[in-house]
Amino acid sequence: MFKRMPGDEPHRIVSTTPDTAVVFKPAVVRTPAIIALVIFAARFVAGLVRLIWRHPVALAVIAVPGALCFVYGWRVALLLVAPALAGLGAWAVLDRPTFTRWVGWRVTAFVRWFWIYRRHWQPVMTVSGLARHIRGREYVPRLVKVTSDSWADRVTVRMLDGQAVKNWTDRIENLSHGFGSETCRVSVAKAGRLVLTFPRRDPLATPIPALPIPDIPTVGPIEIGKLEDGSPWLLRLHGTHVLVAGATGAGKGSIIWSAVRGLLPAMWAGLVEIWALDPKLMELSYGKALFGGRYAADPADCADLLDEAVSVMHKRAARFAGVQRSHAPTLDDPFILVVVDEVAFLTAYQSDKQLRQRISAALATLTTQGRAVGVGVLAALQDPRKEVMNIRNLFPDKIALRLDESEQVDMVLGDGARDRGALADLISPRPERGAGVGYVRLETSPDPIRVRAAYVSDEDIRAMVGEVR
Ligand SMILES: Nc1ncnc2c1ncn2[C@@H]1O[C@H](COP(=O)(O)OP(=O)(O)OP(=O)(O)O)[C@@H](O)[C@H]1O
Repeated sequence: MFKRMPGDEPHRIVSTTPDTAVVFKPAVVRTPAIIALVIFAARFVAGLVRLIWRHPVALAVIAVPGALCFVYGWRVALLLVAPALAGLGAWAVLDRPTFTRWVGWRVTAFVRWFWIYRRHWQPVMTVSGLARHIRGREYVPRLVKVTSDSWADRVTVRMLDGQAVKNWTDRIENLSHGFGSETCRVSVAKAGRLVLTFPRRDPLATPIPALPIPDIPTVGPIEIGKLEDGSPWLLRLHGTHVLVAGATGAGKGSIIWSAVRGLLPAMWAGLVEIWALDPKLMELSYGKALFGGRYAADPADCADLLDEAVSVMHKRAARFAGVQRSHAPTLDDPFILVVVDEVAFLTAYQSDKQLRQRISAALATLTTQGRAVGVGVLAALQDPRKEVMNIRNLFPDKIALRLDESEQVDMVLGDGARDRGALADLISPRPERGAGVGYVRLETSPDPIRVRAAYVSDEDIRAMVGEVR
């Protein structure tokens, strides 16, 4: 029985059952064949022009030999193409970086555009719910272009009108599995356009050995390990504060020790001092000799050391007032990095309330006023909940290593970080695969970056201590 519909709707109903929605027959406008053919031809030409415009090098590499073969036969084509191939081969051998930049990655991008993204685009968009059916017509987001480099493919997408970035970030699993990648990162290129990053390989899959100690004293940025594209991960410590959160065994120690290692020449030159707070009596005690007496493990001693740092900070602020607005490390005013391992031992799990309040106040003072006068804090903790670490928002730069729960990711990196691809709760608990792997969110960028810290072993720490002695 048809439902009674208002106006002239009922005559367009083509099917209906009691338990499904009413389906309407779309209005059909009869178009003359010639117009349809002209539209198809225009679309084909536009598509061809777009293809040539987007992939000129890849098309030339593939189409020119094919055309020569077709026109002159394979012998002549081979004769003509051989010198060009020899030239390309020589280019690849003699100057690999420029060859890969101009030819290699363009051909890769074209092949992947054709074979992976173009081929699977419509099914993936439809199944993941990013395409829309409206009045019998299917609207699919447009695949604008694909670029490739040694690490990943970057797919530029034109969203459907009315779509939000969240529609895409909610479907990163559908997208990554749909296009055969382990992960997918979504970033905004401009209004209405997104860039989806699909890594093809993982340079962070194996542990990175301790990096060499720098030859030149530097206060940073310090090389800590690798970024997900295989390039060096440089972490700024001077002029900021860094919070590292990670479950037990996530590799927090490797970030702390890589930072200490990178600052070592500057420490020897007197431009940096590291003040170490080690309430667990584990991580930093190993390299106690490196900290020149500025080491505390007992909570009361930690509070004293923090108060001393606050006092240095105030004295500097008084001296700098009206004279300089930022700090440059000198022998008189070195950069002081206060390193706190498992800060929650001092701020949340400390039973002495007075001590706890003193420590929390000192840390809050340092993190709000210290960076302009050359006092920075590098703190590590396991549990990022607000009850445990109520000053976590005072740290401009944050690193999330492996975390136990997905909600903790946004607690550390800020709202929306997990949606943007910071899957810190999915990092492998196997140390060789996941220790030291994490996501960084810098003050200057909303997009989290995947990183892995180099592993500074006990041997390496012993060697560093030996060098100091
Ligand atoms: N960057 C790394 N690369 C490879 N393996 C690592 C790395 N960092 C740590 N590991 C391995 O993981 C183990 C645990 O690391 P670590 O003790 O530093 O973690 P943690 O986060 O400090 O843990 P906890 O909070 O329990 O002290 C180490 O014994 C080491 O074998």
